Amino acid sequence: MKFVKYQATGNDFVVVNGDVEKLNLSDYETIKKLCDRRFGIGGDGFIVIRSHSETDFEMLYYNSDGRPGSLCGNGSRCAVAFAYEAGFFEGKECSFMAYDGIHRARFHSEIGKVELEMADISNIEIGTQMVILDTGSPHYVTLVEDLSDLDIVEAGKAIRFSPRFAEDGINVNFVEQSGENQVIVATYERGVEDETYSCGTGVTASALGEYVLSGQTEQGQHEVNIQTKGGNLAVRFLVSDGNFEDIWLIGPATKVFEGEIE
Ligand SMILES: N[C@@H](CCC[C@H](N)C(=O)O)C(=O)O
Repeated sequence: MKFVKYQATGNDFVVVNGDVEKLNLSDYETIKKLCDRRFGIGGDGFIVIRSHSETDFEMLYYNSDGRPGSLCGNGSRCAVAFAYEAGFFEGKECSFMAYDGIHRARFHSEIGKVELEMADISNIEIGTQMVILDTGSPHYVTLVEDLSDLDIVEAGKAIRFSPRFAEDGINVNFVEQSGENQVIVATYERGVEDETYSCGTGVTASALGEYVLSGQTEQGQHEVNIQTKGGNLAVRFLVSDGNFEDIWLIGPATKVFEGEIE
């Protein structure tokens, strides 16, 4: 099987062309092993790109535990870069089918940057110092004073495995405000069951969550710059009648190496 390893702000994936390779996608043990950093190629997830009748391609996403995941934002940006290289589309713009429906994206191949359109969000659960929302994957977002004071894995696990979320799981984001329209985000990911260097659906949820939790009400266009362990991302969104629309996740996606395994 031929594969390409990609990373997007340190969130890394094994990507395979499903039109070319023969794959047993219900063999979760093999997918888990491919993602294993000692016994396999290593990655936070496994991605299959294949043809689709309505869009330029389809992306299937598996977490590193080998099981099908929901939308992966960083994985989607890697998928766009891979699909361009593999000839699934030409030019800058593409559309693709993912877990939560059709997405549009723009690939700036000269600088390796991908802009990914996310689904509109109108439903946010607001609790004490935290929000829960679905940006294609379910996310819990909470503000913290100082990220360096926090054990992300311990604190993330405590929420992810709490009685409410234990069965289906949830991704947990800790957000520190670092300036005007600037935040630092650390994410504990379900399905990886660890902190990852960055999570695309997580930083999107964090940008919207920070808007809500900091009591902002200003309508119109917003842009938040986000620092993660693996690098910087931006999230642009429009606030209209309390809904979040025209949401874009923007950042780099880079090929690391390619190879072939038995
Ligand atoms: N790393 C991803 C998130 C992947 C989804 C998640 N772990 C799940 O299945 O809940 C991202 O960049 O969005």
